[in-house]
Amino acid sequence: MFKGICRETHNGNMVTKILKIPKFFTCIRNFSSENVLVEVNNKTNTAILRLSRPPVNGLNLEVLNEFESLLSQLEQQKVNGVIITSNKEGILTGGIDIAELQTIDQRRLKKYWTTFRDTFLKLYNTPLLTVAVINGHSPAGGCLFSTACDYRVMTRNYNIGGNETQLGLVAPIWFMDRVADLIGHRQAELAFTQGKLFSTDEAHKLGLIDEIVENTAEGLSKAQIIINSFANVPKKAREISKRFTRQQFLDKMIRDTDDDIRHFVNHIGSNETQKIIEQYMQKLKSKRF
Ligand SMILES: CCCCCCCCCCC/C=C/C(=O)SCCNC(=O)CCNC(=O)[C@H](O)C(C)(C)COP(=O)(O)OP(=O)(O)OC[C@H]1O[C@@H](n2cnc3c(N)ncnc32)[C@H](O)[C@@H]1OP(=O)(O)O
Repeated sequence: MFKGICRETHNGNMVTKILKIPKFFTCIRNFSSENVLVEVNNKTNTAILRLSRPPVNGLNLEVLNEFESLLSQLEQQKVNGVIITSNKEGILTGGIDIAELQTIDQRRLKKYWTTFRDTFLKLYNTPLLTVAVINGHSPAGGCLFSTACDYRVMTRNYNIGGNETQLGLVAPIWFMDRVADLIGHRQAELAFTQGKLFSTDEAHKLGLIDEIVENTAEGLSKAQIIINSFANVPKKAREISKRFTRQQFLDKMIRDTDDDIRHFVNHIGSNETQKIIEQYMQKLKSKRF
């Protein structure tokens, strides 16, 4: 018997059911965490990770820890590919949960940023094939995490990009570097100095995303096609090639760890930035944009 977790909504409440599934009949392995739903299709051996933290899949410490740990489990299970998407059509993630930034406690900020970086690095550095199905808005942290994947498809009429500058914050240099890898230095310079959010079409034209799809279902099947297209590529050679193409970025990010964490703690932990964050939260809540 397999034990599976099934989450359903009844009268607006999320209900978690433990299912007992005979191994013989199972086509899905399911080991969801609190905020990330996971299913592995036994036939394709592909995992789908769905961010599931209402209201906007904000990236708090718990989500990041769960995500990192699930990726480690999937590496151990040697799945053929991982598809990352949202359980809520319309929002991949609202980025960092701003509540995590509303503190001047240096130890907490350091812990958060270390976890944030480690989770990004885990995704960026995994030997597994990863495809982001961006089925909704993906500002700031959401854009950053999708750039760590090997391939990105996105549904129409949503926004993606690093909007930190618009909020009065400064995005980390490695986010800028990663976006520059995809769209070129000049376009990244314009994007980050303006805090630009791109529409799906604009992001596609620039190369920030690889393909446009009409809806989540098409995104998931496109992602599976991408994963299948690697089926005949020798696995070890693909993994080493991935590592080599990413090594330079990785080395720089790891070399700059201390500086990056210090900058984050000083920047976010300053009274001036705290005021900016507070004002932004108020605007967000009253929808005054
Ligand atoms: C000097 C050198 C420095 C170097 C290093 C420094 C590094 C600094 C790093 C800082 C990097 C920051 C990265 C980030 O990710 S910051 C977060 C950026 N995200 C956003 O700006 C997104 C904001 N949200 C939205 O635009 C919309 O909410 C969204 C499009 C995602 C969804 O819209 P929708 O209309 O569907 O939903 P609502 O706007 O009504 O939101 C629902 C509730 O959720 C709250 N909310 C939304 N986003 C966040 C968030 N990111 N964190 C916390 N809460 C969020 C929103 O207020 C609503 O709450 P209420 O229902 O209570 O009103």
